[in-house]
Amino acid sequence: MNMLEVDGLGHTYKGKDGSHTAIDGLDFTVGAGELVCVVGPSGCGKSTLLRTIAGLIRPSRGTVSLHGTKVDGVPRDLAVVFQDYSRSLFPWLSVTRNVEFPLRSLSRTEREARAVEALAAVGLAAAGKKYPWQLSGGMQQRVAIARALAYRPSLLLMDEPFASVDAQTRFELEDLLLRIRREQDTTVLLVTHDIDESVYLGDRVLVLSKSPATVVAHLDVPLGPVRDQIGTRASEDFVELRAKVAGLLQGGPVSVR
Ligand SMILES: Nc1ncnc2c1ncn2[C@@H]1O[C@H](COP(=O)(O)OP(=O)(O)OP(=O)(O)O)[C@@H](O)[C@H]1O
Repeated sequence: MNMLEVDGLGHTYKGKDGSHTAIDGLDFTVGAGELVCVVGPSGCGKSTLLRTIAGLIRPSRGTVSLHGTKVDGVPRDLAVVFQDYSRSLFPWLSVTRNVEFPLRSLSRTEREARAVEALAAVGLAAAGKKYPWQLSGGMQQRVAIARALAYRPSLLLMDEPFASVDAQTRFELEDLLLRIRREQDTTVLLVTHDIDESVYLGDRVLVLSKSPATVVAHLDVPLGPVRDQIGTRASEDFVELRAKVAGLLQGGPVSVR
């Protein structure tokens, strides 16, 4: 069964100055355990799409279903990692308490066990007692990822999660995400405006058009589950796909898998 089904999804913002259609007629699915990247031009409606899937916006048209159930409000088994880690972590809580925060309904023992496991998975086993402001940007984003993982969501939504860190940290976090999803079989929908990142991370890449966003292509990424920053990015398949995505983003010929 598909973990996520987006069917005829469209949203029009209505305001005093008129209306604006941000996304329109979006159709796609994400299978259990898949990592799908969504790439599109700036302002095309990527955040609107994620907010709609997260149940934060009620769409004007179409439906979103999470493992067969129509999304109507914020689904319980979904976690989101945003670009801006400094605003998503609570500065007055320790790293461990930040990771445990969404787990309040669980027993204390279970909360602690999950936080220890998730912090170890992101390489921060020793940082639990620190506060977010004592960590580098990359480490803070690791905490945000650990918090999402500890929640064990059916679907992990990531909105430009590595856009606010330096290039070296970005590569490390990309590889961290690939390792975690291999180990934990997490289903991920990741939005980025970075073409290389979408090909490096994705099992599939969905290319969106300019606003109002529609899906112009679904591309399979034949790079296998284990990738490396130097070899993979230099491979023929990678170079060919990134050129294809770049062409599609510039309004080139539509090439559907
Ligand atoms: N609350 C809102 N009310 C009215 N218009 C909005 C609202 N939120 C977004 N928009 C408009 O919808 C369009 C899509 O915005 P959205 O933020 O979804 O795009 P995006 O692809 O995520 O942008 P970026 O690449 O800059 O992050 C934009 O033209 C934006 O101005």
